[in-house]
Amino acid sequence: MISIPQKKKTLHSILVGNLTNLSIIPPSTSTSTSSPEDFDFSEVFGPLTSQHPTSLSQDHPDTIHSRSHSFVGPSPRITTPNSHPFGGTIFDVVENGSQCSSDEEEEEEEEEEEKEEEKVKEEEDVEEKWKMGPMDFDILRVIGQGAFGKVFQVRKKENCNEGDDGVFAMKVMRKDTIIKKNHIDYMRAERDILTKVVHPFIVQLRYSFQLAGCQLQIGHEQSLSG
Ligand SMILES: Nc1ncnc2c1ncn2[C@@H]1O[C@H](COP(=O)(O)OP(=O)(O)OP(=O)(O)O)[C@@H](O)[C@H]1O
Repeated sequence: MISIPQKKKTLHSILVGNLTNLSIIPPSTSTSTSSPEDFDFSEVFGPLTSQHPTSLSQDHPDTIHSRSHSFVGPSPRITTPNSHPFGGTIFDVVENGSQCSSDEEEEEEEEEEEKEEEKVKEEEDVEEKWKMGPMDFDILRVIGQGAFGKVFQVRKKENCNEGDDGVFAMKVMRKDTIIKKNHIDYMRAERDILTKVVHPFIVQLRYSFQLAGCQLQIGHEQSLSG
């Protein structure tokens, strides 16, 4: 009776002996009886000899490369123009793509131009406002009284547009009252909003000045009769 450790030892020594006898037979000395047809993958990788008339060996790197790139394997990076499956060429796709981006670029340019024009217009408006002053208006009469000051009907002295009588409403607010009532932010917000909003029911602020501790805001006079 052989004990289990002894049995293991015997099996191990047999295994070691077999592995030691193992050797890799080089291709030239191979005695394999397999015919070359067994390894002929010409249906998959293309004919062997037709692509290599120079009779390179089957194991030659050029042969392997060429065969592996004949029908299968990675697609070539550059295709011929007519081989594009969608009728056009790969270059058309690129061109169309670039055309798309150029269209987008044109739109962007147009948008930028529009923005630029708006900016210039705003700057012109600001310049006009800077050129203007309270002295450019004649005070006609008082038309109202608000929490922060009086509202006067005024007329612009010069540069009235045709069809425009140049009559405006000028709101004069005392700065110290605004500060005392802690309404600075409110006033600023009102000024910014009224400058930008264009609506038939909202008086657009056209000019804004500061004079002798007063904030002057001028917009078109609205008549209640319409
Ligand atoms: N553009 C205008 N055209 C004609 N009248 C105006 C114009 N702006 C103001 N008024 C008159 O002046 C009055 C006072 O206006 P103001 O804007 O100073 O105060 P308010 O808006 O009435 O209230 P608050 O002082 O709380 O803002 C108005 O009630 C109105 O009669």
